[in-house]
Parts: sequence; C-alpha cells; structure tokens
Amino acid sequence: MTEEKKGFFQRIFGRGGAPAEPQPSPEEPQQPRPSLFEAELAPMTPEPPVAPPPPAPEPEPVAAPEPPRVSWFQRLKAGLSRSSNAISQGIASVFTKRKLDAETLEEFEDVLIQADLGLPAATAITAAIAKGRFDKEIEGDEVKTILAEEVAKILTPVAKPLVLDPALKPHVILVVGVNGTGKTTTIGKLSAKLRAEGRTVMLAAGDTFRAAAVEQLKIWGERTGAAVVSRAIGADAAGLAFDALKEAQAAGTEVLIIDTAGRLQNRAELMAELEKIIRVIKKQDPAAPHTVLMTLDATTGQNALSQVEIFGRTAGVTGLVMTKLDGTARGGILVAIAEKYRLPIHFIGVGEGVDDLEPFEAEDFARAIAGLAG
Ligand SMILES: Nc1nc2c(ncn2[C@@H]2O[C@H](COP(=O)(O)OP(=O)(O)OP(=O)(O)O)[C@@H](O)[C@H]2O)c(=O)[nH]1
Repeated sequence: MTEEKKGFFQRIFGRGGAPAEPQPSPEEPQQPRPSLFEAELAPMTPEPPVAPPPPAPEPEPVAAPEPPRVSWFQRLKAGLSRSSNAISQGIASVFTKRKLDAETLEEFEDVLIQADLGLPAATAITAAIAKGRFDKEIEGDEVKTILAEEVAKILTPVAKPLVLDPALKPHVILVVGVNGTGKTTTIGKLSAKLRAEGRTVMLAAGDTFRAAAVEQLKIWGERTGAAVVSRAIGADAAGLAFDALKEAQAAGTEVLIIDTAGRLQNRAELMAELEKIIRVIKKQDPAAPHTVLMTLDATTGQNALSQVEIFGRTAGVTGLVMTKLDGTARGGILVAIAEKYRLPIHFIGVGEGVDDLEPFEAEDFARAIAGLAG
C-alpha cells in the first residue's frame, strides 16, 4: 500500500472531498488529556500560589483500545490469498534450480496462466524475469518483486478515477452486469460517497423483475439520503429509466444512478433489453448515459472475459468495478481483462458494508497478488 494515500474523494472524483478519518497511531506518545473537572473549577483570576502544591492528579484510566478495523488492504490481500498462494507455491516449486533456464520459465508461465492472468500477460512477465537473468541464480522473492512490477505496469494505465461532470444535471451512471455481481450494493456504496460529498443523488430501481432488488435499492436510498424512483414489479425497465431521467432533470439532481436487472451475457433477449434501455435514455439526453459501470464478481474466473466482451459491445461499458475482492477472489483475471480490454477500473469492492468501496490502486493490487507486503 502506498504510504500516503490521497483522500478518497480527491482520488475518485478529482476534487476535494471529505477529510480522511484520523488514523490511530499506537506509537504516538499519549498527550495528557486536560481534566474537565479541573477546567470547570479553574478560577477566573489567578490566585496567589498556595503551598504546598496540590498533589499531581491521578492518571486517568486509559480505555482499552478498540480492536482496529481490518484495513481494506488487509482484506484485499486476504481476498487475493487464493491467487497469491497458488502463485507463491508455484514459484517455490518451479524455481528450485540454481540457474534460471528455459524449462523453469515455461513452468512459471503455466503457473501464471493457471492463476488466470492470461497468456499475453504471462508471456510478458516471464520475459521480464528472463531478461538479463538467464543462466543466473534467482530467488523466489526476486521473482515476486518482478511479478508485482510487471502486473503494476499492466494495471496502472487502467486504474482511473471515476470522473463526474459537474456541469451535467444529472450525470447519468448506468450500472450493468451479470446477476449477483454486486450492482445494487455498489450503487448503495457509491451513493453514500456522493452524498457525503454533498451531491444530490437519485437512484432508479431498474431491476423491475425482482421485488427484493427494488426494496434493497430503496433501503440504500433511505440510508444515503438519495431519492429513489421505482415502478411496479414487471414494469418496463426502459420506461422507468426514461421517467427517472426526466425527474432528475426537473429536480436538477447532480447524479442519477440507474440499476438494471442482472443478466447473463449469453441471453440475447436480455442484452437486447439493455440496448433498449440505453436507446430510450438517449431520447431524453443524447449524451447519456455518461458512464456505464460494469460490476464484475472477482470470484468468477475466465467467464469474466466474455462478460466484459459482450457487455462492452452491447452496453458501451466505460468502466469497471471489481466486487468481492475480500472473498475467495480469482484476482488474476483482472490482469487478463486489463491487458485485453484496457477499460478503466474505477473501484474495487472489499466487503458488503457501505464503506467497502475503494478506488482501484494498481500497485496495491499488484503487490497483493504477488504475495508481497503492502
Ligand atoms: N463480500 C462481498 N460481498 C459483496 C460485495 N459486493 C456485493 N456483495 C454481495 O453480493 C451479493 C449480491 O449483491 P447485489 O448487489 O445484490 O448484486 P446485484 O448485481 O445487484 O444482483 P442482481 O440484482 O441479482 O443482479 C449480496 O449478498 C451482496 O451483499 C463485495 O464487495 N464483497
């Protein structure tokens, strides 16, 4: 993890936001806290000193420190441990010889492919390891460092903040993705961030198939102070999106986030419905949706590639959010996706809570997947 992380909002929205929460620093010496009791009894005018001086106040009992919340990097690292363990074990079993040779490199390439990084990335990383080191001694830790550097090279160009245009009222964000990938939860988290920044937000419950999804969005709306537009179950999702945009325009809302029903990318009729939603939104504002966010479940392996391919083509995805990176993620796939599609990755989800959405940081991710400390 980078030593000094910029403020969340600065990084994601490119302007000043809520100040970062003060972090507890256990090493710092405790400043003696002024006693409230003494302050209340302090005389208004100084009195002549009275001997003997009062005994020193009893030290205040120090409350037991609250157990620190697991940092998002620790959760990311734990979430990626399935991938990083497989890679670490692969490195330990492959780099057993004293000198680096072609067989070792080939076996290492296989380890990376098994970890979902994809052939082009695996080849590039293996070539970087071979460069200048062929027939020389190499340690596992050196391999990990090079791996992290090479993964960071692939991910850095796509680690981009989500930029909202403040001139738009509203800036329309359409959220798409396969069932259960975390669309509604991500919308709730995003809404919370935007509201904390003081922006007005409207949520459109475009998953008109599932009553539970509409309810879930309403709860997020209530929790985050965002208006929610919904219709009866079974209503036309495109019509709802159209109405929501009209309402947001009339109200001068700054950000409209439209939820959509989850759909498998190979269901042509559902993908056609998504196209219709976009067509109808464009009737109201030809430039909208300004952002098409796609959620990807990090526990999915290779299938994520075809999800990005087809949603990208059908819905014009402009950026990705990788969710569930706190679980048993198959993080390598993100490297393959970045290498192949070069779509911006705006955020990662590291839990189900409202604060568990973080800007995507290429270097942190690269170090975590290589099994290095943050
Ligand atoms: N651990 C973890 N769970 C998450 C994260 N994001 C979402 N979830 C959980 O994943 C499940 C599905 O999330 P939803 O937000 O309902 O997903 P969806 O894409 O809206 O689902 P559909 O409407 O069925 O398509 C819920 O149980 C969420 O709490 C995350 O970053 N980490």
